[in-house]
Amino acid sequence: MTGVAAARHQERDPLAAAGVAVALVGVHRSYTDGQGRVTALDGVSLRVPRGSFLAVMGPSGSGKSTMLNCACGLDRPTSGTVEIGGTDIGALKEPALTRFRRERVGFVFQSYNLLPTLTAEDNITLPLRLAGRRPDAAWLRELVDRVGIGDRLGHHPSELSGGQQQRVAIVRALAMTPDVVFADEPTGALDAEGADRILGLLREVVDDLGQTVVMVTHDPRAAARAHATAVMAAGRIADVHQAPRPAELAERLAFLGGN
Ligand SMILES: Nc1ncnc2c1ncn2[C@@H]1O[C@H](COP(=O)(O)OP(=O)(O)OP(=O)(O)O)[C@@H](O)[C@H]1O
Repeated sequence: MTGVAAARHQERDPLAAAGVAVALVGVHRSYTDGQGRVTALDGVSLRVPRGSFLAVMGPSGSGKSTMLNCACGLDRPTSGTVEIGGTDIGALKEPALTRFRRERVGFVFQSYNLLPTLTAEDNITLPLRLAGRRPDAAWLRELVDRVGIGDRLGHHPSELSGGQQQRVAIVRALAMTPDVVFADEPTGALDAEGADRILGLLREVVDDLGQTVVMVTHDPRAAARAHATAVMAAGRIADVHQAPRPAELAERLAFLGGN
């Protein structure tokens, strides 16, 4: 977007003007299963500023995955709105929503989800090629250098350690300069040292490169690496902790009924 186009866009959209990457307003999501209606989200409102790192914690069944799925457009709320980068994604029908997600949202999962037959480099550039976009060589070089996989780009996933595969997945998620990266338990499959490195990297891409990350985690130490942690309980945001200590989060989670 040119500077003029961006300014016009921001005039139209106060959230984009305020630098909000993701906004959920009054999001409800309920499911009907064999036993009746289950309320997974019961009125979630949340704003994630651009260039910030938000962790999401909460007891099992509190609605974290449902919230993440609604926030990224993989699931649709029963009511309420979700905006990403100023776009109301509820107004997008398929296949526009799929295209939007592919181009404006990055994902990092616990299982790295790399294609085994492609090299690290081809895995990284695949989403760009699918979107018909030419890779921004300078941005990719910055990312690759930052995460330290420059000498691994020609390798296949099976030739990389878990930590290296996760670093490739992070570069892939950021390659499109998305409005936001959603990370679901990104360190769940790593040892403590590997996890620490990945969390440090996520924090760096936010602090140094201005990216936005929303991460679901069960680990208070992981959450404490974010700028803020939203704690969910019974389908709502119970509270948001700014720069919390791990012990503070562990105590809060224990109070809410374990993790
Ligand atoms: N497709 C579905 N059909 C019926 N109920 C669902 C469905 N998805 C989620 N739920 C219910 O919604 C509630 C929230 O689930 P969700 O998976 O979002 O919680 P969570 O906090 O991510 O849990 P966990 O930490 O165990 O992964 C739970 O009661 C769950 O059983």
